[in-house]
Amino acid sequence: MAREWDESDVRIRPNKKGSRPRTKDRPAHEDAVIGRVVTVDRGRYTAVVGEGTDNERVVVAARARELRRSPVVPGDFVALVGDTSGRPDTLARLVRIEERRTLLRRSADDTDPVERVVVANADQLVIVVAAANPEPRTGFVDRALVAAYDAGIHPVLCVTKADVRDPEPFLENYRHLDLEIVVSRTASQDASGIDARSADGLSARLEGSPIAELHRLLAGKVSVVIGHSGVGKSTLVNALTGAQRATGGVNAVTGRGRHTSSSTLALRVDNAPGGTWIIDTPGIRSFGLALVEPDNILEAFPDLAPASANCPRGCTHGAGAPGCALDGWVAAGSAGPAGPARLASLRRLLGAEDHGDTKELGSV
Ligand SMILES: Nc1nc2c(ncn2[C@@H]2O[C@H](COP(=O)(O)OP(=O)(O)OP(=O)(O)O)[C@@H](O)[C@H]2O)c(=O)[nH]1
Ligand SMILES: [Zn+2]
Repeated sequence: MAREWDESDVRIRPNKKGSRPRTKDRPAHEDAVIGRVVTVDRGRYTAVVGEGTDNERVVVAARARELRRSPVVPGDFVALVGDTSGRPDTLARLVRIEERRTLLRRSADDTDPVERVVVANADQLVIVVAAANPEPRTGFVDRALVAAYDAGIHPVLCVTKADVRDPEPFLENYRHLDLEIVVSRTASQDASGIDARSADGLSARLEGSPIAELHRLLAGKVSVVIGHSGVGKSTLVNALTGAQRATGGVNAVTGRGRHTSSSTLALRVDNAPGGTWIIDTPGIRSFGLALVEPDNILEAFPDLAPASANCPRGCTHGAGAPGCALDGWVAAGSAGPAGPARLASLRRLLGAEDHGDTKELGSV
């Protein structure tokens, strides 16, 4: 049964043990070609083969019997055999999943400990919030930052709709961190801009320079975009990929039209070097952190983490934790003006995963 994803479903985890499926007698498949999976739809895997070569093509494949239980997701590199010509109405066989560098997963539901893989091999996580409408939330950003750092995925913060409200008061929480921040807005009437279509079918004209900055940050990387509904995610993604989609080829094949609006889809960034992909995750809005070590949550707050060296052994860093050095650190101004808000956010995240039993935290 399909189920809507919700905020607590997703987390990014590094691939610590490797996720190559265990197949006892995996055939050699020496004739296999490698493809990058761009989308998955009803048991059909769409992959780009020969990327960047004269023989680049889109191959649709079905999983081989021995892989029936192994999830294959956008971003995966897979070995394909059989008819890999990519001609219309051909179907290749997907016989192997290459080892993954990073993994984005979600649990099937809140009580099910089984995690499902959502995106593989992402380099970067673009966290999108709107300056207003909907209201930006530090909790969402901090959660996503924790998940990204924990997985070894580079985070970028993108604030949209700066034409509606000045995002700087919100950004005070992040300006002091070593974090790339892109501020996007609609172009004023006379300024040059980039036309893009939003999810509601309306077109918006975005200012060119933030899109250029995003182009620079995305170049050569695979980036996952995440954000709440209505923040302007599809407007941004379309501004970055629009021309490619319109001109046919790979992106026409993988265009949203063929898929349900909730399917995760890898799109090639327009006018970008080879290997530049953006993965849109319409159904995923935030991350559960249940499996992130508390120490790793703290490390995602580099403005606070150093203080924990002076905490008692096993300090939970929770509000009222005896002798917790974070309070003094913030009171002394060591975490800057945003210190109190940052500490409150850290404590919310630590507490959110604290289901009754106390989490022990060593010092950093
Ligand atoms: N004022 C203003 N409006 C924007 C901006 N970016 C997008 N919008 C508008 O905000 C609305 C939502 O944008 P979408 O791109 O559809 O948002 P989304 O995040 O993809 O939404 P879902 O598809 O529901 O997840 C649309 O009406 C856009 O035209 C912006 O920078 N400024
Ligand atoms: Zn402490």
